Amino acid sequence: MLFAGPDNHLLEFVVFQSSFACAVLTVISRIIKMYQGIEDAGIKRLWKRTALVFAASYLLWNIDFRLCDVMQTLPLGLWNPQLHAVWHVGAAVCSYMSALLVCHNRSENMGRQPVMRYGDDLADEDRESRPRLMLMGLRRSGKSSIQRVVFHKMSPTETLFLESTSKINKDNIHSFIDFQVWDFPGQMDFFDPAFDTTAIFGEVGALVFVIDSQDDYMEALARLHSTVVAAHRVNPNITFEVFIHKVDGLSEDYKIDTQRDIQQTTTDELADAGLENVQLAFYLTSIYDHSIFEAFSKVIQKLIPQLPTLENLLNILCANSGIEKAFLFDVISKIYIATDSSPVDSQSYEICSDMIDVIIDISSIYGRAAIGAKSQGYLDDQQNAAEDWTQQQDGHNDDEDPTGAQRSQENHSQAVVSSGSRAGSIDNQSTSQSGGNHEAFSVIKMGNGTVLYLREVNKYLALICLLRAETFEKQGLIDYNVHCFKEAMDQVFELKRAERTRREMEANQMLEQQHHNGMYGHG
Ligand SMILES: Nc1nc2c(ncn2[C@@H]2O[C@H](COP(=O)(O)OP(=O)(O)OP(=O)(O)O)[C@@H](O)[C@H]2O)c(=O)[nH]1
Ligand SMILES: [Zn+2]
Repeated sequence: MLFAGPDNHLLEFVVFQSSFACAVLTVISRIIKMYQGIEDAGIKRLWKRTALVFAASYLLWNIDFRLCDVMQTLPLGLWNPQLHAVWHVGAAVCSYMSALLVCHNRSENMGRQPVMRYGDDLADEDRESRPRLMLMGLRRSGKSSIQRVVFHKMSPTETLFLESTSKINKDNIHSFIDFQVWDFPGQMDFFDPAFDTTAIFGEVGALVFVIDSQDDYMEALARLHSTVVAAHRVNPNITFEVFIHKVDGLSEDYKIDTQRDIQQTTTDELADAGLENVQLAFYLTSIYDHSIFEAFSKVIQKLIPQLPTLENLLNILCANSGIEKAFLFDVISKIYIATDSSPVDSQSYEICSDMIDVIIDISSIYGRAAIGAKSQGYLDDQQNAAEDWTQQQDGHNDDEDPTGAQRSQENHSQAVVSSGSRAGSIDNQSTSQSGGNHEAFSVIKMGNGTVLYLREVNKYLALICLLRAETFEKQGLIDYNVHCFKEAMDQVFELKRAERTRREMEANQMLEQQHHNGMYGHG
């Protein structure tokens, strides 16, 4: 029957319709696939609006087509609204938007930093001048695991199920300082001309190169070398950090040997390339212990402009209060952003970071229970953690439910006691209380005569001090000094915030003058 028509009208119809349908379905399925990979909420919103406009236009086209007679004889002498023309305009808008969004997606995948602006709505906030930290290294070296464990509280064993990264994964960290972590796919090829080295390395603060020490690392070293050479050429200010990773499987001796070998080979090679003045810092890391947090602490500290001020403040605090060691911790990631200038030994770092775990566990279990929170999924992400930390304070001050608050107080000491028996070194004289002034405060006395003293500094930061029990007898003095320290800290960060707001306003004004809408490529 298909071939029966006198001039093959039916065949033509079927061939046209089916090939058209195939094309449409392909486009739709590819767009859906791309859409699923988009993380930016603003871009997603744009896609949704585009789809909506398309659906509406299509509806109007159908009305015009099917109800043509009605449209031509509208009551009350109304004119035909010419919905077919409206459909054309709508379809044009959608084509334009889709092309733009596909371009955006493509250039983002290539590592450029495109920004979409429409009206006053800033769809993509990535391009702020916040410090950027890049994770690079061969495939399966552990980059994504590091990022998840440090910044998203993933448990190390869960990383076994991480899939290989296929595109640059940008992670905005909102904490005491806002910064970005970029997780690169291992198989990325910088020498591909599509890979824009200027855009990638131009604004980087630190480049973290991850080497799998359990594997043969010759290829990794070659890649490290070429990365350093390429990045240094574009931006001589990058700090290079080499994580000799997965050392949990290595013996103590072997660790040292590996580090020496890697350090020697890289510096020799760089010297041969005429780059002897490029400084690389080496760290032995593993996600199964504190080493990864400690290494990240040191990396991040280099990105904090106020570091000398903070160190100074901590030095003064320690000297005046007889404190042996003081850390300023970012509560959410458990990296310390500053410490006094006495040497850091891993043990004191570990015990302080464990203390944060204890406090956060307690506050997320009992602190939230006291204010009747429902969710157990605490610490899922940064925001939640920050909320927990602050909700805890609210919980302490909640006097609407005195029994609940009391219960939470009792449970506090119980929980600390049980965690003490696990650690074996904390005896049960722990106290946990809220200072009358809205802030988390906790003291743990340990069997060996050391006292751990924690006080919240602000939403993100906690001060943890290690001191001798004798010194702690003068708790009033310490409390007072810590109070002064907090005030000084507030000033440091307040100044910075004011400065940033001013800069942002200036930058916005400039951008507004440069363009009104459409795509604005960067780099
Ligand atoms: N033993 C051990 N294994 C680790 C460590 N860190 C990561 N791994 C494991 O290494 C494997 C690869 O980790 P990924 O984080 O996916 O590696 P990646 O570098 O992001 O890989 P690509 O995305 O392919 O570039 C996972 O199975 C992790 O569990 C570590 O410190 N010690
Ligand atoms: Zn990855």
